[in-house]
Amino acid sequence: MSELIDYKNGQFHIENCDVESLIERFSSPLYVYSKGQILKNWREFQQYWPAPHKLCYAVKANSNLAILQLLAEHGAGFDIVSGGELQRVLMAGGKAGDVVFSGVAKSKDEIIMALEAGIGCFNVESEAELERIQDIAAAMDKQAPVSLRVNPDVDAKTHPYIATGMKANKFGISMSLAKPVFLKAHSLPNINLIGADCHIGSQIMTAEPFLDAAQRMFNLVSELEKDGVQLTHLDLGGGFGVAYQPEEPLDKSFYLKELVKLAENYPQITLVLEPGRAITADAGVLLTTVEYIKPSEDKNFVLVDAGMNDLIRPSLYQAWHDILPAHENKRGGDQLNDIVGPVCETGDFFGHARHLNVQQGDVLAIKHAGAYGFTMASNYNSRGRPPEVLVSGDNATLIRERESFNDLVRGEHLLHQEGQ
Ligand SMILES: Cc1ncc(COP(=O)(O)O)c(C=O)c1O
Ligand SMILES: N[C@@H](CCCC[NH3+])C(=O)O
Repeated sequence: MSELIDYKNGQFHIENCDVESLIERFSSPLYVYSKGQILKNWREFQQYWPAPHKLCYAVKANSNLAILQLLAEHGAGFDIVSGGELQRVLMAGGKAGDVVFSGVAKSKDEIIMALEAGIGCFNVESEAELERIQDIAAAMDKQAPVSLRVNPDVDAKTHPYIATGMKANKFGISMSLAKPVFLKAHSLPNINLIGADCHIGSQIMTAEPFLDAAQRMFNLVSELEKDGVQLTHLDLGGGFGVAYQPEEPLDKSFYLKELVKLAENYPQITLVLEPGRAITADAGVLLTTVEYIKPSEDKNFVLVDAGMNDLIRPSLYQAWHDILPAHENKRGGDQLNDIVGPVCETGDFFGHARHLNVQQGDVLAIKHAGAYGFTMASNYNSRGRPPEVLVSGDNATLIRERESFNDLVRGEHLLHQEGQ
């Protein structure tokens, strides 16, 4: 467990702020992130990743402007998947030249926006997309820096919804079909083919599938060289798993050192990685308050004020998140509890059969909610999304306000005003 997010004197703290005081100040439910933990995670990557190799934080994991700004100030590049994410990065002070643009279905407008901004690289996922980028770049009289995303057909041994590097998945160009597309990209006048990329999935807990994919990608670099195509950029994506429950963590330092070693045989190649979850997941918690306790025959339902609209991972992937009471002495016990939300769906739960001894009004912390938490939140059931707070030591800063009813209906139109 991170010592920055833990119990101190029996009270659950994010750095030096206890969660009950945070709820009193900012209300419930509430996302809270530890600045210290984000930077610790970021520096761990930097430590094993010598220049000129690059790190592009995957914005989709947590795209709050303050967090992007923090990472930009610490030298981050960014992996984006939409025009919206590009605008966030630029607004937060990220450099367009340090941006790689992933995504299977980039629209014309997104491509124009990215070319205008001068992004570092398009991670192109199909021949059709390559042709579209060529046409748009030609019309704008620009050169588009391009890497081709290859699907290396590696089993990442993760949840099927978040595996991306197997033949059956929609991502990238099949390895067996890739060579002619590289040759085509090499020949197109407004395409500057700089590299290749892959991303085999998310929440991967061992180094083997990563190294397997990396070896396949380096082999591709060698083969293309024989065909007269010299790549200088190899992006191996993100996917670094975090230990949501007590389990053997991914040995990141081993994987990063092995990659750097592999790259020594390819001095022309700059490596890129796109970590998302590994930077922000364990730096964030979702705080929620118990509204009611409802006994049933064999367990209690603990009805809390956060719902699947705020954190969808348990409902979507049956993901396990630790749930801790604000007071350490309420952990454990014999009572079994299902921690469930107010949304009208049976799948609206955060945890089943948890041992807790809690009461109405108690605050709970749902851990590892800093990645794919707020960014996947929705307004389902017309619920405003929670505020976000960044804690550093004793200081807690509001980095996003709670959504109001007016935020929810902004842009909607009645058919006519009452009485008209
Ligand atoms: C292309 C790409 N890069 C990076 C990431 C970030 O992945 P993770 O948060 O697992 O590091 C993803 C998401 O899986 C992705 O699709
Ligand atoms: N959203 C997923 C991971 C998918 C990452 C995006 N390619 C999660 O919450 O674990």
